Amino acid sequence: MAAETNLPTNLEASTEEGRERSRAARAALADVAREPGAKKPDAILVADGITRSFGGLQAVDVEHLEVQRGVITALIGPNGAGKTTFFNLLTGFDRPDAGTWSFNGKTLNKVAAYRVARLGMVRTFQLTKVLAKLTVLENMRVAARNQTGERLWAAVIPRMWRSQETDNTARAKDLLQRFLLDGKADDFAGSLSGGQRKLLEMARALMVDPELVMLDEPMAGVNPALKQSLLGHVKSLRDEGRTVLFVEHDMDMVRDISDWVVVMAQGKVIAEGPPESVMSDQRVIDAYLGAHHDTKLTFEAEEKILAAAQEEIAEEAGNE
Ligand SMILES: Nc1ncnc2c1ncn2[C@@H]1O[C@H](COP(=O)(O)OP(=O)(O)OP(=O)(O)O)[C@@H](O)[C@H]1O
Repeated sequence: MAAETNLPTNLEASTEEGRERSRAARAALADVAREPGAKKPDAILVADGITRSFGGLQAVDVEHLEVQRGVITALIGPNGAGKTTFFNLLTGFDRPDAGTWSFNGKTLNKVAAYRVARLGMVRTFQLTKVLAKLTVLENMRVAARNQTGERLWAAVIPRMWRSQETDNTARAKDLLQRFLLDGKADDFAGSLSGGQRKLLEMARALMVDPELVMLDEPMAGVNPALKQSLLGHVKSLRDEGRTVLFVEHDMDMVRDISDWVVVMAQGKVIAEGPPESVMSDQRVIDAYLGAHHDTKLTFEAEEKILAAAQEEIAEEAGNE
């Protein structure tokens, strides 16, 4: 009997092919309409009519969203816009009140989080789920088990269990090397810096060789030196042919690495498009202005706000 999850140990094998596919996927975005709910030429994830309320608060109300395969998509929006809740719903960590969504054409309603991961859609968390009292290597092994679910046959047939463990360890070591954490393999994860935990979180997500990687604020709490390295890692996911969807407040990162940006405000998708067009969109600027936030605005947005304020002051001065 073959193992159900055959974890590859050579992640870099298809990089050239991945790069080529990703270039084609990005080029195909040129013809996509720059409007909420726009159809994508090759959508890996499609969501329809997803709603989620907490008491009287409508946290998510997404009419239609498609995520293009093989590109990096950023999901941005002011604090409380519903981004994390939407992530939770898509990945089976929460249940919507209504709506359907599919990954690679497979409907994911009522599919448990670990099965979603096994299907190839894995997410990280804003606050990392790294287990402080386990070593870095143990964290990697646990991630493989949690994400794929325990298999009954693996538990009762020791030979299979051992071969699975050997595969997992080999893959874990490869990934730790790639994320420059191999020197820390035997250290307790609790001793890592905030940035290193983010790297470990990303490495853990890759244990099941996902097609779609969803990152919730990968840059939060990361020092500037490590930011560059994290950016490189996210780009390399795309170069391997993976799809990346990430939530982020760091607009420099959004501008730097996104091929496409989706903007949420008050639970809804209010704008979509390439970074430069989205960030100068008046609806987006208004959404950020209307929200209570501690978010860094884009340079253009800041300029517009300043200009509007100066105009108002000049008008008031003229009326006096
Ligand atoms: N479990 C919950 N119970 C009650 N309200 C919740 C719950 N989870 C989220 N909310 C509310 O839903 C809204 C959307 O929250 P969410 O965390 O999804 O926003 P976000 O866009 O990810 O914000 P941020 O950028 O600050 O992380 C907020 O008003 C939040 O307070």
